[in-house]
Amino acid sequence: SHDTFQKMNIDSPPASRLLGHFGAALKKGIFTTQLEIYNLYKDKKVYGTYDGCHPVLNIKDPDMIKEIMVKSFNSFVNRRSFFDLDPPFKEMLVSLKDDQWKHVRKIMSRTFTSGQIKRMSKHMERKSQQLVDLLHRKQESNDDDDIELKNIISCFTLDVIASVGFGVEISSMENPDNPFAVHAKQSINLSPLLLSLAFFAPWSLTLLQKAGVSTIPKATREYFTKIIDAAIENRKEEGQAGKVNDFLDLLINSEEESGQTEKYYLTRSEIHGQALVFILAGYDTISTVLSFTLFLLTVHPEYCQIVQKEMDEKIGNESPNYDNIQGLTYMDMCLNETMRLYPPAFFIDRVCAEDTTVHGIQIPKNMVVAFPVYALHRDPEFWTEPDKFQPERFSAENKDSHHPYAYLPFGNGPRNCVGMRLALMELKIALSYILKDFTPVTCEKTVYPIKLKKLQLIAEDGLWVKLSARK
Ligand code: HEM
Repeated sequence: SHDTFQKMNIDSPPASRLLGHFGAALKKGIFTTQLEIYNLYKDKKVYGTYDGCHPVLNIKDPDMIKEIMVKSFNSFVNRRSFFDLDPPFKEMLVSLKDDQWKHVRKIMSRTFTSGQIKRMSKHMERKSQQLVDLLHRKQESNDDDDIELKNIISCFTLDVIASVGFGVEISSMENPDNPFAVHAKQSINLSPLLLSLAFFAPWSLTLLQKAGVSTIPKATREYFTKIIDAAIENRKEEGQAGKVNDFLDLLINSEEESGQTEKYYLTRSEIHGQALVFILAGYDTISTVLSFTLFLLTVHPEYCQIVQKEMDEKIGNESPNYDNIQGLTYMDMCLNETMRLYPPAFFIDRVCAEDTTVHGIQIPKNMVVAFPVYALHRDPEFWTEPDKFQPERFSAENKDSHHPYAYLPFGNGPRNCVGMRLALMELKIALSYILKDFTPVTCEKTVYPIKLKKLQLIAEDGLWVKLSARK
């Protein structure tokens, strides 16, 4: 029944009996629905929605968001889990809970220090150079040089993940049916049927799982477990463990030796889980931000020119690398502005672990609280002309003019995105390689403004551009 918020004296728009507010999302799209509901409650700090029959307390007030994400973190450690995933997906940091989360998070944070990221950047440089070479070859061999950015960038991101996370060399652009690509796509494309069941009838998922039906196919789980184990054994045999400087190496260094009592080590199953994090947390996110940024620079050539001018001044004829991309502040501003308009995680949540009062609102144990990131990023109270792409919002002079908790592309607090710095490095290296050799320009197939698909952060008409080689 939909009376939870009425009892709590919290506003909530009328909900359909079976679907709650998910019905509107199915009809109008998840982004429009989030914005429309958010805008109904202009002067409120919170409002309620229902996913199917589950109440979700949405937080609009940035000070309250800060309180939940940071100050009262201990009462809001975990995320909601829709599925009871099978190992090794169950062991991923994203889905871990309480003490096991704390343990693995500590180790994962050690693998994302600046020194480690710098070492991993070599792999990103190599893969970015391969991408640019391929784009040149494509141009030389093909009359039709229109490019759909999301498609091509997704292949690149996948090649990076295969290399850095699994020690596997692939080229998905030339060979899209390689088993790594097929299984990786399989793991992020949960079937719409399962998603709907998770929303409306979570009990049915439990039954299905008891009957042996899994959210991610068994063959996919076995494939990843096998290639990770093979890579680890290979490196150990060849004395290469710890010398390749990729993410897998860092995990191998954290592996628990039998008999060890140190709390700083991971079990083999936890290692499998963290390698998979790259696919589930780092694949679609990076390819979305990279392709949308390139596209927004295409339709706003004046900003693209500034980025390229800055690159010419700060990188010159050198190849882009970890050190020389640090000074590309205008590129940072463009990436930030893309993630404001198109945040890959457009909705973040936490589960309340015990009855807690936040800013005078009593939140009961087990209630899901959510931060409507997409709508916060377009709230005119925090952003002037919120629908416009204006990188200057993030300049040194302007960046303090928005509330820090009204901008959450990587979340915030102890449970924020652990891969943030790695992601920003990969985005800047790839963008620098591409924009050093090419200027993206519009073509006949370019459609702008972008119309998003109903349930995914994907441009309905694609992100079509032409790449013009720079002299
Ligand atoms: C542009 C790219 C990315 C974006 C926009 C992004 C965004 C996010 C967001 C919003 C969260 C939730 C934060 C919260 O709940 O407060 C998150 C969590 C996480 N992200 Fe990312 N992410 C990106 C790339 C990556 C990459 C490349 C990796 C790993 C290699 C990664 C690993 C993770 C992990 C492990 C978590 C869960 C952290 C935890 O539960 O402790 N992300 N990310």
